[in-house]
Amino acid sequence: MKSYHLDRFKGITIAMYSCYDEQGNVSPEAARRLARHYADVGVSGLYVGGSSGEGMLQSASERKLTLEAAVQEVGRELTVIAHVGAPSTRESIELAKHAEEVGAHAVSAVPAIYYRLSPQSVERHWQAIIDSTSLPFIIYHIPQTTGFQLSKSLLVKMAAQDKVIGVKISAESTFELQQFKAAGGDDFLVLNGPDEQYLAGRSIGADGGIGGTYGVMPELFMQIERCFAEGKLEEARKWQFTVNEIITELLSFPSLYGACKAILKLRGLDIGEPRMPLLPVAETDMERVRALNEKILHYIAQV
Ligand SMILES: CC(=O)N[C@H](C=O)[C@@H](O)[C@H](O)[C@H](O)CO
Ligand SMILES: CC(=O)C(=O)O
Repeated sequence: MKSYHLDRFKGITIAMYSCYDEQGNVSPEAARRLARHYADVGVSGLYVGGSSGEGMLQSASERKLTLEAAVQEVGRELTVIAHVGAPSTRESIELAKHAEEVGAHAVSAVPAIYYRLSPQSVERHWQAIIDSTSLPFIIYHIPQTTGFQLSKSLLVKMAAQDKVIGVKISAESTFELQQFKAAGGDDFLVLNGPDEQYLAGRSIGADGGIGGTYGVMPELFMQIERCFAEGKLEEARKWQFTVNEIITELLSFPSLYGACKAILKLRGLDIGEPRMPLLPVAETDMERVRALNEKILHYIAQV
């Protein structure tokens, strides 16, 4: 058994969006407002500085500012996971140590990006991050962006350590998710990545989920989770279908995060635009964003 308390990592964990001011600088105030909003909705946790958080587009000091703001605002109410993946192991370690200092509850990392890495290299990278703090560690497996295929054997080797409490799997194969769950054992968390498959992931073994579209409709994912937990599978499926209709529309914009941020802005939560090369919503697309926001709010009102 792991010596860490794992329940706090289950449920709906929001992959938090980047928060900038009008000049495009990281805004700790906006990060606090956004984190507060999610705590008030009642989600389980926040995943800070991942894909949705644009960690890879920010300097280490900007990432630290954002994490500090989130932990200070909601760290006593929510589980805060710091994504510390970076191009170099050295920078990831710096971020992991900082995450521990400021009180994050876990660290997580993708394999180092850009270079094509051998499994040995990724293992050493993760191990160096794990060894740098006493926090639990969650592997982030997202082969479609990193190009790294995590093998079951490396997963098993990593999961054997007390500190490695789980994997966030963003690969789209629910079979792979199930295989990781079986390989990791009962006290190893598997967290669903693809939001479109939240229910499928949960049904086949995921303990919860971390997602990038949760941030514009946390209530709907909490509803799927509630229905699933109560065994109401028909109803859970209905909500998953609703969510998937929304995600399909979100993905039709030039950038997913641009669309999500524009939606939050319409609701009075201005967290800035995505950072280039990710694109904001074009003025000509704003009508479509407004309609989508209305649609999401309409469904949320039915929960
Ligand atoms: C590839 C990717 O970024 N996956 C995200 C996290 O796992 C998801 O949350 C997606 O953003 C979401 O499922 C929309 O496709
Ligand atoms: C999408 C997601 O889970 C992330 O931001 O890393």
